[in-house]
Amino acid sequence: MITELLLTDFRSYASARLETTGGPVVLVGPNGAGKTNLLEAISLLTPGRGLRGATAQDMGRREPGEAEGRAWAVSVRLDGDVRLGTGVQGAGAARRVVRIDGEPAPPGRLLDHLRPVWATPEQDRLFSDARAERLRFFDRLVFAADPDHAACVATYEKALRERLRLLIDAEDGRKADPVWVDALEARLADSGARAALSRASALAALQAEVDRRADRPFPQADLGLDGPAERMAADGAAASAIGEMLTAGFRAARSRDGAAGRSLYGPHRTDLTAIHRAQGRPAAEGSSGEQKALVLNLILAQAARLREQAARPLLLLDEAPAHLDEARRAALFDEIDRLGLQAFMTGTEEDLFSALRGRAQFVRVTPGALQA
Ligand SMILES: Nc1ncnc2c1ncn2[C@@H]1O[C@H](COP(=O)(O)OP(=O)(O)OP(=O)(O)O)[C@@H](O)[C@H]1O
Repeated sequence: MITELLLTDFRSYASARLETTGGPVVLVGPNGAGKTNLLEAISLLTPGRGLRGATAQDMGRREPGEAEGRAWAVSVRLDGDVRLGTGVQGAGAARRVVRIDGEPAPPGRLLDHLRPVWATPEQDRLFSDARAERLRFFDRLVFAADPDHAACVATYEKALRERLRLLIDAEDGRKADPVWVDALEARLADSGARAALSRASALAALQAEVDRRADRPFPQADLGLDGPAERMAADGAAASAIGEMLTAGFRAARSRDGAAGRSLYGPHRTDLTAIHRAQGRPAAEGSSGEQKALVLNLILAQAARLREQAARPLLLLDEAPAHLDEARRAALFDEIDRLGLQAFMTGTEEDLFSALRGRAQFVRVTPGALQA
């Protein structure tokens, strides 16, 4: 639980400080005031690029006319007095560093203290978006509960890029070393099989949470992973069997991948599917409000799952109530209460949060400043 947040030269904030009490925090302010910037700052207290997927260079505050962002820092105090911090050390620096209690630490260690989960307006079209976006969204859910998953996906993606380079070279008449291609495909099969197993077990756990929530006014989804490796994993296959299947698949795809200049086979092509249960239709056909409610239900299921693992979830909801009808809005707030979650929520109108009066801390956000 965050008890204090400090921002220095982060996006639109020269310097800002917010003390929180542990319950929900409602950030209200006009467009462009800096509400999302604040959520983004908190989302950097976990490995990765945060809720905007931005680079560290973009995050440093720039005055009009300045070409380069300044050195910036975000830090929070948690209950128990632990301090987590992140930022870059020089103007325009690309690599953000992490500190825990003032000492440099690998980013993965942040997960020992906090697991932020977020919902953003961009996810309103998650199910009609590009497949890769959806898989990235799902992989983040997997990763929050199973931190090894990120390293596994990173190993896979690196080997995939190297293999493709060799195959394109071979297509251009330069001889690719077949032993090296074999070695990369062995690495792809191994990391791909492990990733598929993690995804399949995360999907089963999320589906169980979603099913347990039948009494809420959120639409329920029947989730699936559309990819041969994940299907084998869901059917109980061992990593070695999935790896063998992938090895054969990569080998068979070599010349096609080289000719296309793209990796057309493998678990990076897996899709997250969702059927709107009550309607019996793919979620992609739903309105953006319905997709939003469906995604929020997944996020809440995820928070509940993390909570069960004592993994300290924290909810970041950017403009979540804006597209929800009143019943769903009330259900969202009740759920946050019920799970005892610290949630940071943004909106342009205070009225959207009126049901939270007395239960939440309201903060007015004006450009560059916060006021309790
Ligand atoms: N690196 C930066 N330096 C200075 N200002 C920045 C930087 N990056 C973004 N901003 C400013 O932050 C503001 C946007 O803030 P933010 O996206 O948090 O707004 P918001 O309150 O969420 O608005 P909305 O309600 O429209 O979503 C813009 O005015 C933008 O110019």
